[in-house]
Amino acid sequence: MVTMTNSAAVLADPTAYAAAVEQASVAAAAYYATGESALDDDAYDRLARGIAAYEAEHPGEVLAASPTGKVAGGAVVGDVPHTVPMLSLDNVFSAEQFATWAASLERRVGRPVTAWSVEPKLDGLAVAARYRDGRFERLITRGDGTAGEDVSHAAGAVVGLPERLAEPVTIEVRGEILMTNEQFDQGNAIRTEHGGAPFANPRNGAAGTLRAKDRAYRVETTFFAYGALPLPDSGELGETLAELPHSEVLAYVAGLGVHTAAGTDVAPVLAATVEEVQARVDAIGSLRASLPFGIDGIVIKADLAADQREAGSGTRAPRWAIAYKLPAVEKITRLLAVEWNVGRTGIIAPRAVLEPVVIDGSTVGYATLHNPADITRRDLRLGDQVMVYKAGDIIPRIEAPVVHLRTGDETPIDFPESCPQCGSDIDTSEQRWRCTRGRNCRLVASVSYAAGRDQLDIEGLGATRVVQLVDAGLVADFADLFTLEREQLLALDRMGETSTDNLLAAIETARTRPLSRVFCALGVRGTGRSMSRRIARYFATMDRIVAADVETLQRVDGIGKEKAAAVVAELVELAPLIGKLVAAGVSMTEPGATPPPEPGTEAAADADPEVGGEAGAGAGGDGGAGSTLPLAGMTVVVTGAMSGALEKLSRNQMNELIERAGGKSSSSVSKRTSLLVAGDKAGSKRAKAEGLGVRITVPEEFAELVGAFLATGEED
Ligand SMILES: NC(=O)c1ccc[n+]([C@@H]2O[C@H](COP(=O)([O-])OP(=O)(O)OC[C@H]3O[C@@H](n4cnc5c(N)ncnc54)[C@H](O)[C@@H]3O)[C@@H](O)[C@H]2O)c1
Ligand SMILES: [Zn+2]
Repeated sequence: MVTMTNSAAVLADPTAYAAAVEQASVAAAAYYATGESALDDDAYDRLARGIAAYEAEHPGEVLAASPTGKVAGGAVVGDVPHTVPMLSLDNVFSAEQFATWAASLERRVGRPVTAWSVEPKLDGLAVAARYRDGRFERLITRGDGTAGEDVSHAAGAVVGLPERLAEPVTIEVRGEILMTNEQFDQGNAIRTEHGGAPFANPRNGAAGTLRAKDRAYRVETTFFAYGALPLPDSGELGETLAELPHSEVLAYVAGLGVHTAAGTDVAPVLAATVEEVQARVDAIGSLRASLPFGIDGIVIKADLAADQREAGSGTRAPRWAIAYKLPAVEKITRLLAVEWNVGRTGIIAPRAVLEPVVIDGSTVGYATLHNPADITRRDLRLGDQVMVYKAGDIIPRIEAPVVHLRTGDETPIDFPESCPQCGSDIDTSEQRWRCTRGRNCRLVASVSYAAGRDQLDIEGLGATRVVQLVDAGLVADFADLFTLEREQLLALDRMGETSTDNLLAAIETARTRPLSRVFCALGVRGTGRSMSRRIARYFATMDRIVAADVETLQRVDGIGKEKAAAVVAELVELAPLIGKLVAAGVSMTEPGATPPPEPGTEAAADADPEVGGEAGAGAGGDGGAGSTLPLAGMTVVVTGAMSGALEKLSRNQMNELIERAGGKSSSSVSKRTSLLVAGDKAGSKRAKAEGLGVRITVPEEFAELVGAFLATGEED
């Protein structure tokens, strides 16, 4: 069932009320003139409802400029009088409200309404097209309802509004002019090509296009007729139109060659009961996201001319029709960043990161951007206020920047120069950019990552070399590195004897890396260097990591339930790769780490640190139980240049050392820091530690403290 919230702005006092009226008038004037309002419709409607609510409670304070009860909020004027007022519509927002409205209409007419016409509420702007003797004569906007503006100059670019009718009749056809999604995209492309600013959404596009004169380019819109009435010299047709049911008027107009919604998925249908109406309302609501044009609700009308006549009209809206509003699907929010993601096939797709905004009940934080050309064509910039569209299950999309809200602080969007995943070149020959590695992109990236400094640290295996191996079909995952043969490498371009032997030696060394690095090389999401070290130290062997369930994994510092579940799931997928690594003789233990007691055993209750003692069997570790480690329970930060025995250690290796010695490494000084290792040129961290009274030590002193753990690292 279609429902929506219809909350209102809360206006506390006359000043707030006056300010709201002012804001609404400015917005409505901009909205109807050029479509350039600062508010999205949801925000405007909240404001308008707030104004109406305040006026209901303080009838004596109503300001003349109030939009309440006026067509177009009273914000527009025109100089071409309408023969019959062009009104707006009253709204309902739920099945109950609709049923109540229908019942009150039937009470007013004094009998059940014979048939309801249920049709799409097209999201454009209302116009009247006058034809004399079958020839187009004049196109007029709704204006304030009594007089509109002549926009005949624009009629030639309105699809569905023929120059000549099928019969030489004199008639006024009323309907909506809108931009289909396709026309909107085309229109914006043409505009930006001509250096113009894109329209924020199709409705603004239609409004702006209809009123524009002397444009150097042509932008099309589409007309949908939803009514017709006679003109003073229509002759007999006048009486016919006055007696025909609304549905037959629409059929007649379509027969004249004027476009109606009849051919669309949301074509007007007749319903006999409120329940049937509601079923069609729900159907149209669920079709909304897939329509090639925008609708903002469903219009329900009493079909018979007699019912309409007897219901009559108010000053702002007829009493025989109602707009059943659908939730707003467009909101204005800010474009914060653009991310470039590489898909399975190597397609590099931009994605917009948005300031989160609630649209139709769900929070939207991202939107698709299709391709780079799409960004250029729409002239999007970082920091832009953008119109975001989200309906049903569709992926949210940015319609356009709201250019008139620019502050000048917006900046261009940077396009990547190489593949953000694997570093290869980008094929930009098509609209959708693609990594030149195609389906191998992910493989190149994952092998490069595994070979990287903080993982297996295989010297001589840079990105270009990885690309070569992948392209030659020699590796399908990084475990294949360990079974590469000398001849295979020699057969590659630019691989001489020396580089081949060096590479093979580097791979041999990699085979003996501690578990923490092998695990890190797997690239499990959310397990970078330090998390991998924590996991490896906790479990001590790969077998135990793989065997751990979600609950056990959570015993590792920093792993919550969600992360544990994700890691467990990913490890299941990685089982074949891990198996290959084991078969290739890659080290699967963490030197110096003591495995946790087997859960559920007697020994576990005793928490004997020696239980399951296969840990420590690794290369020369002598860490012993956690509590006897020199840095047990300490959080250590390293800053400045290391010297003495620590001179050659990278920051990552220092962190590994700290963790082998039982401590926790951190990159920033806080009250919780136990020790700062400050080398030469230590700057702000040292000052901060001094300020907080954190213990400070020099590298040489620290080396003595953790000396026993120095040798267990890697030999580079
Ligand atoms: N963003 C802003 O600053 C701003 C300012 C003013 C108004 N608005 C928006 O404009 C809307 C109010 O505009 P409105 O006064 O045109 O009323 P409306 O759009 O709510 O309803 C009346 C209009 O519906 C249209 N319509 C579409 N399909 C129809 C059909 N099948 N049969 C009959 N009519 C059909 C007609 O143009 C008619 O005039 C609100 O949704 C409001 O959010 C926005
Ligand atoms: Zn790539």
